[in-house]
Amino acid sequence: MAGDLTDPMGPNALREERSKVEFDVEAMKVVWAGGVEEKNIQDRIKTLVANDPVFDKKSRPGLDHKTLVKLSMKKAAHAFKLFQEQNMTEHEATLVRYYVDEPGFADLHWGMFIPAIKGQGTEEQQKKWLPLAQKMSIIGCYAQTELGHGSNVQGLETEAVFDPSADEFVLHSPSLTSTKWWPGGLGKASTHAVVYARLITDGKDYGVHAFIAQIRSLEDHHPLPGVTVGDIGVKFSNGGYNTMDNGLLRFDHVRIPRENLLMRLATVTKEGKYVKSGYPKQLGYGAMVSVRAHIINDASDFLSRAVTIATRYSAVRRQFGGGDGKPEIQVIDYKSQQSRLFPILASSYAFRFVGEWMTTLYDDVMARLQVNDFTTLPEVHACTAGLKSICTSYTAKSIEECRILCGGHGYLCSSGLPELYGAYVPSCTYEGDNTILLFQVARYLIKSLSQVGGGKNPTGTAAYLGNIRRLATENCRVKQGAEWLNYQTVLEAFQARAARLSGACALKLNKAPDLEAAFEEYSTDMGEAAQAHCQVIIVDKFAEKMKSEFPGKGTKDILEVLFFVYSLDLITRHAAEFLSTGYLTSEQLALAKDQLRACFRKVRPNAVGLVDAFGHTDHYLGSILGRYDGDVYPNLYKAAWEEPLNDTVVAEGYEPYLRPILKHQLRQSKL
Ligand SMILES: CCCCCCCCCCCCCCCC(=O)SCCNC(=O)CCNC(=O)[C@H](O)C(C)(C)COP(=O)(O)OP(=O)(O)OC[C@H]1O[C@@H](n2cnc3c(N)ncnc32)[C@H](O)[C@@H]1OP(=O)(O)O
Ligand SMILES: Cc1cc2nc3c(=O)[nH]c(=O)nc-3n(C[C@H](O)[C@H](O)[C@H](O)COP(=O)(O)OP(=O)(O)OC[C@H]3O[C@@H](n4cnc5c(N)ncnc54)[C@H](O)[C@@H]3O)c2cc1C
Repeated sequence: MAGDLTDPMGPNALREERSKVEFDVEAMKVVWAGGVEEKNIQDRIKTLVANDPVFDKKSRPGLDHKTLVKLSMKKAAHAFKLFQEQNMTEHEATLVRYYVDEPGFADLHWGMFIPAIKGQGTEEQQKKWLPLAQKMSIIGCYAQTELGHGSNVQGLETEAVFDPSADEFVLHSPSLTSTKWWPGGLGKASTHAVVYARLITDGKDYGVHAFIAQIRSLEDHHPLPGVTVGDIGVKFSNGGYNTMDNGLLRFDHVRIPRENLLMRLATVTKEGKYVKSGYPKQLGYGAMVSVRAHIINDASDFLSRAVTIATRYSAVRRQFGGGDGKPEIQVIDYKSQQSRLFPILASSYAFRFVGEWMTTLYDDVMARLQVNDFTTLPEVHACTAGLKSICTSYTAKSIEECRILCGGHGYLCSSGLPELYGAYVPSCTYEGDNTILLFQVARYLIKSLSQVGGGKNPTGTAAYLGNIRRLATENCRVKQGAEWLNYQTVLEAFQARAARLSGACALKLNKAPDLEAAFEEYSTDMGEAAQAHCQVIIVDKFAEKMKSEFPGKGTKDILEVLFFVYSLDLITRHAAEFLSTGYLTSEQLALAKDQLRACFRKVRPNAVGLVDAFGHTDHYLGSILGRYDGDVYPNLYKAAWEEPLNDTVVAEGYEPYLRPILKHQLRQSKL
């Protein structure tokens, strides 16, 4: 009908999809949230945020960096007021920041500045700084990376030279490359920073240590004398990470009291004597471990948002087919669309469960550290580094894949996907470049294997390496497709591939005269072995999760299908490694692919239910394509007319630029 700007097709499509779902979506929401009580808290907070006009984010992609940072300060201040007025718990306050959904200085204040003080400050220092930080009487950031060095933390150049005559450290940036560069919240918001600098006393360099430095006045926010500080500029894409004031910082012989050295790991006496506390130096990396654990949890959240948008839109969108009064085919019914979409859906759940496990592992190591038990620290480091690496790499890639799955409309900012990608993609770099982090895992694997060589079995996530002799010699026994649908069969395949890849690396290193040179030479193989090991962890934790009780009808059955989608998809995507290590034959691989296709058929009627179970509000998704009601086209049309370019009928550039050319051409052609 001409002039009718409504379109019932989208809402009808999603209603129909929801009527086909075979499991209890409400029960799955509880599984996803991690329990009934947690779901209730999350529902309350996400509704609170969605209904608060200060947290509106619709216009964000069109705003410049300056405005975005100002608005993010407004949102942070408003959020802090809410925490206080409603007497929120720390968890509730974190959820508010989470659903506000915008990177900002407060993330670094709460997420790194405070944890760094907790992890590296003495009790006395914590008593002094934490109440100030928790009341936000000071705002802090984490100033580690410099213009010249990020990954190589030991290469940092900022100096902190102890002056015993004044009982002070003198902070100084000796070169251009020593400029602190990147710290979030540093550019415009922070009054204080945890600064990583080389501790020099009595003429000796003791390496990188953490100091608290005040950088801006608490009266008027101007930089303190000797401090040069500012923002480093616009990043990557509109919206995205531009709500954050990533900064630069230089010190010109700035004096701070001796007590501002965070002294849990080492102290300097008044006389300038350096004294180690006996704690392992790795504790100095504690804030990074904590944020990496957090990032692993976040991956499932970002992935689930992207796949919600792509799944709902794929059910609404129709292309080809139809005729004879029949509608065209929903793009979600194309097998190629399913083969790209459903593994992402399954990965969201897989990452959620490994994130849950990561939280327990992290809490356990924190409890141990309290009683000076450092035994599990290397494993926690390897797990946080490795899982951070593979979960963020996959999530970033998959957000982009979801955008492509949404065709042209995915490229519009109103799809929510470009902004989601812009905000997420730096997580592949920050908190450790993903390649560098895989090397840390590889080193851990090589150490674990050398333990096996010495007759000692590794524990925890590397325990399977204790069976390396069997895993390296016994090949897969699958003869019929259905045999793939077995947790143990799948897990063994992943363990065998990882053990064989790690074993091959260890052999090469054993033969090499120079270990470090060999590590560099075979670094690609090391990275592959590390990735394979991390996939063992995810598959293992998903399988373990499946042993638990699940509420509601059909939830366990569909999660089981997702387990096999996740794992069989990985096997087919990494087929070269499963084949080249000799564990699988090409016939067995073909059988795995058949089973994967069969699993896709089981996911299909449940796809919209599975994304509904994430429980994302329309505010949180910020996407017209992913709207809960499926009313996509009328809202895309409406949004186009909200575009500021359409505020005037004739473009502002017409008079100065277009009109003269058009008039000129007109005269030339004498029309
Ligand atoms: C929305 C609401 C919620 C908000 C919630 C807050 C979230 C918050 C948002 C954050 C938003 C982003 C904010 C980005 C913030 C940055 O990006 S901060 C900067 C992060 N920078 C990095 O990650 C640098 C990466 N580099 C490194 O981690 C290290 O330098 C490297 C690569 C591990 C090398 O370290 P190294 O000391 O030179 O050398 P290495 O010999 O390899 O290591 C020494 C020993 O320490 C161990 N080790 C190394 N690292 C560790 C570690 N981390 N732990 C334990 N042991 C370790 C090694 O295993 C080794 O052990 P041994 O073999 O000697 O037994
Ligand atoms: C948005 C954002 C926010 C950030 N926030 C903060 C913050 O709050 N505080 C802070 O201190 N820092 C922050 N950072 C800095 C961040 O932690 C570093 O950028 C990150 O650790 C990577 O280090 P780099 O930049 O030195 O990369 P580089 O190490 O220079 O990496 C460049 C390339 O070299 C490769 N490479 C480097 N070394 C090796 C090697 N040994 N072997 C093989 N390949 C290698 C890397 O894989 C990569 O491909 C932030 C960065 C970003 C992008």
